[in-house]
Amino acid sequence: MAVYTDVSDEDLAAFVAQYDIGTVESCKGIAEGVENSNYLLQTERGPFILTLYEKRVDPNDLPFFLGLMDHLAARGVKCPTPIHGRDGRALRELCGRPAAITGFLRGMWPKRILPYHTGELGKAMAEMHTAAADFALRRPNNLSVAGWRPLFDRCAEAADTVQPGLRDTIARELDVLEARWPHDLPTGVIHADLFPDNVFFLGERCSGLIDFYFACTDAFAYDIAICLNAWCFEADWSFNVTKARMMLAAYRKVRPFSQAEYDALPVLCRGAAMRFLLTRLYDWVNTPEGALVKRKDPVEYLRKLTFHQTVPGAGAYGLDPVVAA
Ligand SMILES: Nc1ncnc2c1ncn2[C@@H]1O[C@H](COP(=O)(O)OP(=O)(O)O)[C@@H](O)[C@H]1O
Ligand SMILES: N[C@@H](CCOP(=O)(O)O)C(=O)O
Repeated sequence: MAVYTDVSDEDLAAFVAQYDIGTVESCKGIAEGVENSNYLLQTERGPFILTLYEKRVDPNDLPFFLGLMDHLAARGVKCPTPIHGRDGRALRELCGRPAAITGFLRGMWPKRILPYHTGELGKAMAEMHTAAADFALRRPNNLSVAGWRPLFDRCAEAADTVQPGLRDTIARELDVLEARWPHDLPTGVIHADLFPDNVFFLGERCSGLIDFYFACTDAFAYDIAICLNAWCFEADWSFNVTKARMMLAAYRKVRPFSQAEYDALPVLCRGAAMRFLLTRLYDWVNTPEGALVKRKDPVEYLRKLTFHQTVPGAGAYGLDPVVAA
């Protein structure tokens, strides 16, 4: 579950009184999610989401995340809109944690991925990349190539307890990624965690994106690589090129690819698999039994990485070559 901080009725009423959203009718903890405490807050004016930011979110990053949601919502991207209090602030403190209220986004995330989902995802992701082009703030991606080895160093000892040989496999792959990582691709704001549980649908249409708390400034194509990993593998670990093709074609209709992005896609997919392998491995070996944090399986991303290591080029992801203008 993801309710790490309990909020008393009195504290909640005093907090909500700072906004023009009416009085509280109910407030229920939301079980889904990993990082923060989320509540479904019902007031006289309708449903809202109350989030208390937990230890893993750096409070210094919150103006970037909330400012980004404000910026995107103002440009028509469907995402939660931060609610500003009467003093103009969206970010304040509740129960000793940074906290914010955002608008409630209608829809549900898809539990079974079908090709139309990835098509909608590709379009929504490209629209988000484009809409954020004039967002003034920057946030470096601390979970990109420079951050992986230090993260690995903090969990390498225990890697072989998850799977024999994992420590060597990761060490060798990091050598490759550090040598081949592209540093000059088109860059802007990326979501960086656009997994199915962060993309809502109403019927066959994407109704919006949530959970911008890993968003950062990085290569657009790296966001695509994260999505190819998160959306296009089947339960038997086979890669579904139809889903990938739908995603990439829809993305390209909104934001065309450069030749450099096309060429970099296989190494970016390897890097994206490494990023989630490492954060999951770190959580796996550092989360005590019985802790509230949900652990996700690192081996899933080892299998995905193994697939990407065999890929000869971007065509294997269903991406048609770039046609010179
Ligand atoms: N703006 C929103 N509108 C509707 N539901 C939301 C919204 N934000 C979060 N949720 C609900 O809370 C859950 C956890 O949110 P998420 O941001 O993914 O948490 P975490 O950052 O802790 O992983 C989501 O799966 C969804 O059910
Ligand atoms: N998507 C990450 C974990 C982050 O979880 P979220 O609930 O914040 O999206 C993973 O699958 O490892």
